[in-house]
Amino acid sequence: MKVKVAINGYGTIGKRVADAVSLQDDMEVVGVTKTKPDFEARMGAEKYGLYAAIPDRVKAFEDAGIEVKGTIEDLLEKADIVVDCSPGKVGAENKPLYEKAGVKAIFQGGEKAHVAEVSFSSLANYDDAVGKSFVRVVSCNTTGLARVLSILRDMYELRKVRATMIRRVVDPKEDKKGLVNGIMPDPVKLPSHHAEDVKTVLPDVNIVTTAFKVPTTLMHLHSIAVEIDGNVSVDDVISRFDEEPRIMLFSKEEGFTSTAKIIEFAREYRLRYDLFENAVWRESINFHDGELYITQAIHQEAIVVPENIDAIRAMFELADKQESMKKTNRTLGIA
Ligand SMILES: NC(=O)C1=CN([C@@H]2O[C@H](COP(=O)(O)OP(=O)(O)OC[C@H]3O[C@@H](n4cnc5c(N)ncnc54)[C@H](O)[C@@H]3O)[C@@H](O)[C@H]2O)C=CC1
Ligand SMILES: O=C(OP(=O)(O)O)[C@H](O)COP(=O)(O)O
Repeated sequence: MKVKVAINGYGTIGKRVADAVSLQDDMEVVGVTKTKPDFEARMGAEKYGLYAAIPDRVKAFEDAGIEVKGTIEDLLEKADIVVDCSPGKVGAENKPLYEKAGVKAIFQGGEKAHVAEVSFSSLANYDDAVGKSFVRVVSCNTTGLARVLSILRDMYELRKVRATMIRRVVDPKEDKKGLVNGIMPDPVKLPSHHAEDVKTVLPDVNIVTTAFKVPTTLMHLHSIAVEIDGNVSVDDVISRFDEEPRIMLFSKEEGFTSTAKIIEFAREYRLRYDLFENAVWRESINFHDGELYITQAIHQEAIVVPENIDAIRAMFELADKQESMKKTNRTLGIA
């Protein structure tokens, strides 16, 4: 029996999670929702079957000639789990609907941690989500940090982590908001929320983060410094990153001089140029005066997709961490 998955909010994350679910043999998409009868709604209706996220909007879809199969309540009746991909903070408002329907739910990183029983990142804390009903997959920047720190935590005693995030201002589809010319401290009052978020999945890591928005839509960039006791072998770190499918190493020598070049590579590599992996610059990994330095880029639209699939498997106890990650990697082409 396949786990029946509903996607509430067929936007940037929702459409990618729906496609990833449909590639698995142990789960299936039973429908997706939209609030407005736009082109994404039409595509969702054709691909997966569309339901109105807001019940009194059914007529608006019908008037636009988009087939709508019912409301979110109808969809939840068919589902074992809902992946809430609505805009930040809206997931918490949707939660009572899920509780009433008696379905499990996954929330995204735009929600506060307390919306769920546990926050989740596959490498950091897969086992914490096993059998749970409400799980939050942490945000894109947090997922990027949690992956590298999980690997380093298994190798060394981490004393202190300091990370600066240069954040893409909006996703490529946005035309109503953005930053045309400037660099925006976000937040102005430091530190940023990402460190507290990392601690929801890696509670023992001493970390402080800062963040700034810049006028690009391509990727986020992280400059990470990790204070480590004792000797660190840069070669060991590189080979461990090389072994981990969710990390991809890029080299300046090969022409990867910026996020623009990484995206140019990804355009050839995957549908929607989705880079599910952390893009770590090989040459950036170096150890100096007790600190390990790493620079990485994160494709914000894609990175949390494999984690959503693993979270479903953990919540239904379909597989252990290794088995789930392996299966997710294989089906999404994460080599
Ligand atoms: N875009 C990104 O870079 C990332 C976003 N996230 C998180 O994922 C979540 C979704 O973000 P995006 O996909 O970027 O947003 P989005 O704006 O692209 O998509 C949100 C979708 O939710 C729908 N929606 C609006 N109100 C709704 C409601 N009341 N109930 C159900 N659906 C509703 C909208 O029609 C839209 O299709 C947020 O929590 C965000 O913080 C996490 C990682 C990366
Ligand atoms: O999860 C994300 O960022 P975050 O890790 O900085 O919270 C996504 O890039 C969403 O960011 P946005 O809130 O600027 O759209």
